Amino acid sequence: MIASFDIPTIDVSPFYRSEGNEEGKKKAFEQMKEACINYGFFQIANHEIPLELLSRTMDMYKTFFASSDEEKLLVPNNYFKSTQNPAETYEHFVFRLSSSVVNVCPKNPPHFKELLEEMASHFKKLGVVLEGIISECVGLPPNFLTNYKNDESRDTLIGLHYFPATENDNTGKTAHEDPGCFTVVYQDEIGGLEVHKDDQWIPIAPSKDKLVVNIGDVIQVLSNNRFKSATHRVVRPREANRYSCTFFYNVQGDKWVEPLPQFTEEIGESPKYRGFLFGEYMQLRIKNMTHPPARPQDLIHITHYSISMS
Ligand SMILES: O=C(O)CCC(=O)C(=O)O
Ligand SMILES: [Fe+2]
Repeated sequence: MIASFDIPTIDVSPFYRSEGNEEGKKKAFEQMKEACINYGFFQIANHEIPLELLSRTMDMYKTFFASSDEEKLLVPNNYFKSTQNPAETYEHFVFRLSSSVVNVCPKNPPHFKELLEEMASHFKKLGVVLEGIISECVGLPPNFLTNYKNDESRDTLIGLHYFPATENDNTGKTAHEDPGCFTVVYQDEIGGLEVHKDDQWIPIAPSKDKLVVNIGDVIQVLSNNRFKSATHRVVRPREANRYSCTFFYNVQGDKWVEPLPQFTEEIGESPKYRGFLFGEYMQLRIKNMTHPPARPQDLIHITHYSISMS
């Protein structure tokens, strides 16, 4: 049975003005706190990323994915995952903020690099706004996450193309949690993104002017499980190609991740996770590719990655 339910939508416009609208901010904090505790997912409205830019970026990705694999592979410094493996259900184009060059392959639309950079700079600004709201609504100082994150080199903008489902398989992305701080997703009108809640898969209705945000493992660990890194997946429709654009807000590889004292010793609770380096956790997930990605608590069972508790 499909639940008739939609994830909460939060109006973030009050946070783009330095002053005023305290009521609007208070409402957003309350909604977001509830959403992060219960679902780990929410949508944002009035986010100030121009819709025209989002739509131009999606068109650019469509053009890119329509070019031949040979042409796609001419793009260096990025990881293009091609369709050669028949088991693949999607292909993606990765633009890591630390990569300095994106070369243009023959069929790419003009201004490819400029468009990606413009898009990334908007996502960065949005990230600072979201970091402030998330910090405050979990009870941390407003600049906590921005100071903690402190580096954008692992932040990544990814364009995704999902192939139409076959008769036997509609998997787009299997159930997983995102490893970083949080992720922002813009999906096209096809839909297909689903969040797992109370043993049900809840489809997230596509919306032209809203962005979907999901909390990642880092925030789940920092908050000692207060905020959920939601399990989600993508299902593919039969008749249509699906495109989405995602921005992953990560931390750098040598960032130490462990439950903060505010959510453990200061309130008399024991930590639910061991500390780990973010880079090691990412390595572990890459190695684990044939299995559902390991949750942070799984690290406890892997001696090499776990840090003994004194
Ligand atoms: O394509 C989407 O809508 C979401 C993709 C996703 O969950 C991911 O890449 O981690
Ligand atoms: Fe994801």
